[in-house]
Amino acid sequence: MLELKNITKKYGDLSILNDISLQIEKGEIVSILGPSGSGKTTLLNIILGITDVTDGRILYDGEDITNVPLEKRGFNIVFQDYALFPNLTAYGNIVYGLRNKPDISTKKDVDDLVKLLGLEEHLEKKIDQLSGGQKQRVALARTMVMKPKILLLDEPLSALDGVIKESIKDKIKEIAREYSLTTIIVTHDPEEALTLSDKVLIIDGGRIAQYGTPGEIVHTPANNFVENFILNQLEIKRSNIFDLFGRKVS
Ligand SMILES: Nc1ncnc2c1ncn2[C@@H]1O[C@H](COP(=O)(O)OP(=O)(O)OP(=O)(O)O)[C@@H](O)[C@H]1O
Repeated sequence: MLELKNITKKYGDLSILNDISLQIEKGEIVSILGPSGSGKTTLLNIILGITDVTDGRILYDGEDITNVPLEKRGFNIVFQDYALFPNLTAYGNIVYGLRNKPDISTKKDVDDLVKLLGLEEHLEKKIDQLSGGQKQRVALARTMVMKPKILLLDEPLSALDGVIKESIKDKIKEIAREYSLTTIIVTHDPEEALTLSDKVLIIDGGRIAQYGTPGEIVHTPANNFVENFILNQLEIKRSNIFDLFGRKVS
């Protein structure tokens, strides 16, 4: 279990995160959702270990890891731009991290991941020969072979569209279930957060606006911000689609 206790982050006098406390159970998918500048990436970086907290504590399975450096936390991130090595093949990218730590994953572990992510056909391709969805799956496999204790994903779907987006969503859910892997996702899209996650953390100006299941958020929004930010955005999408086909929204 990951616990954040009264996390506060300031840059000089500027307060970025205020008193963030929450618990994430093993194997849960949690989305961090909020408008631009609300502090999502800062919170993700604090969990990953690349940004220090100003105040508060982080506990993993009861152990205080607030001052444990990134490489010793054993969490891992897939960045928004995937950060793949263009001069290596898909397979070369997937096994890259094992060069120095070959015992982390066996050949079978790698093969199982390649199969789960449907990458068998693409292993010998260079990165520029892959589609956006294939790149995202290679980036996921590359991170997963290192057996992270927590998987962090920064806007994993934002560069993808339509059907591909849905299939990557399914892969993320499958990975979390198959490996009981705690997965934390940053997104600014309410639809993504609500359809992908077990729980959604909504932040507004560095404070928790609501932390709950998608059902709780949709049926009992905690305040006006949640109602406006989430429900209005979904309503706008819905209206746009209905308008497009000349139907009245009920
Ligand atoms: N190193 C820094 N120094 C000063 N201010 C910073 C620093 N990093 C981030 N900020 C500020 O902290 C606030 C939150 O930034 P953050 O990147 O966490 O937001 P976000 O919710 O991820 O936004 P976006 O959706 O646009 O990526 C912003 O106002 C940003 O300008």
